[in-house]
Amino acid sequence: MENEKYFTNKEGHLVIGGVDALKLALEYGTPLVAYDVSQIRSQIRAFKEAFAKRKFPAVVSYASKAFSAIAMYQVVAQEKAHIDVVSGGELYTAIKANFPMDKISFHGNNKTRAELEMAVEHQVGVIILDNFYEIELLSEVLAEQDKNIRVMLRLTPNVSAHTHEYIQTGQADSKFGFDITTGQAHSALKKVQANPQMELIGLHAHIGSQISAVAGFQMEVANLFKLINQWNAQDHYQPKVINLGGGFGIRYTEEDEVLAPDVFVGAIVDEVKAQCDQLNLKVPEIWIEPGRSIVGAAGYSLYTVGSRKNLPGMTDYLTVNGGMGDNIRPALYQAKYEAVLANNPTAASVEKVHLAGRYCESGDILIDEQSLPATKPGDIIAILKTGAYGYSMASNYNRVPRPSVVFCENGYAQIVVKRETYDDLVSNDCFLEKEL
Ligand SMILES: Cc1ncc(COP(=O)(O)O)c(C=O)c1O
Ligand SMILES: N[C@@H](CCCC[NH3+])C(=O)O
Repeated sequence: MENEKYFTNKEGHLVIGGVDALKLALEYGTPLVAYDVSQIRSQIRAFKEAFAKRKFPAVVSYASKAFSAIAMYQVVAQEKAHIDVVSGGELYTAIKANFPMDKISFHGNNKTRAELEMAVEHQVGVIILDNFYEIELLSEVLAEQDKNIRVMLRLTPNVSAHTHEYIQTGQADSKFGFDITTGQAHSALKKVQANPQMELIGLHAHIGSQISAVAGFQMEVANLFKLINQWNAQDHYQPKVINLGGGFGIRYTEEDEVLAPDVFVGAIVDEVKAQCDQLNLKVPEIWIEPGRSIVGAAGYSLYTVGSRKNLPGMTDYLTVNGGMGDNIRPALYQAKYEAVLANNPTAASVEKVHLAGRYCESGDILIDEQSLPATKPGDIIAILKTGAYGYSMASNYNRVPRPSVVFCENGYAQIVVKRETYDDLVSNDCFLEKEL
């Protein structure tokens, strides 16, 4: 059975990728992050299909900071999509996954020389240049290695959260990218054009994350084209590609508005065509970088119920065996989620609890007000839609090992990231050899 949020089987248990969530908890232990891989695939396909049906040349590049693992890169490769990486670690993981290097975009606002060397050595598809320091560093690396590389310029598109309620990254004072209002972007263009080892394939911008309206993307496109029009007039430069970043929102709870990939893509394509028509410019290829919208809804966090603190006249605390170490988002962004009891997600609720984590922080509350049926220690609770920026932002706070990650599809489950052990936790520790 399916409702909008989850599937159940004939026993009435939560099902993830065709696998009973209770069986997953029993076999792999909790906390456990379980992905329904077919949901990941269908989101990638939905974005690709939205461009294909409009016959618009496009690239869908999964923003892998949302969840990075060898198996995840394998799935993206199977779906013939690109990825973006933001660190040597993500790039290394992609190399280990045999991900096609020419389908990688390398991002970051402070890439190190070693990371740039690695990217050039492996000939990643494109390095997305963020600042002047990086242009210099990359020039040196290219000269040393005697290699060429494709680049894009990341621009700050000047779409501000003061006018739209977004998580900001595209406003003029953002730490990311070259500012377009002060002429910095134009100097960057000149520097890159002057370097024969860099092939400038296009321009990049990203306005923020968890966006649930098309207006910000339309404004981003309009602002980019204003600039392209100027650069075309002054420098005869027109980009082959415009990369509009990610940020497509998902529905975590009933409060969230959500738009289908097709709606976002439709609005973007229409705006790009309209701008090109109006300004008489060549139509570029569009690249997008969805992260959250690819993996967010596909991920479930399974926890075991432990202690309870009853507070007469107040809301009780029900504590699970995970928390901010495997999902920092509630503590960091006051992010909201919904949970269900895995053995009976549709059971009528009898109370509201603070669903608390096990970490030594008062702020470690996974869900502030969660309606639940009666629960007892040992029950399995599933928090829904934790697939983006959950495991990827996990930590070892309190020296709690990170959970394992399991991929489920067509009724089969496979561990894709092993649970950390206590030995893993101390594996990089060194004994103090002598008194300091
Ligand atoms: C450059 C860039 N691209 C893509 C993304 C992915 O964003 P989201 O996960 O919101 O789609 C981010 C993160 O916000 C980003 O900074
Ligand atoms: N980590 C953030 C999103 C950041 C996107 C990275 N540019 C979140 O969980 O919502």
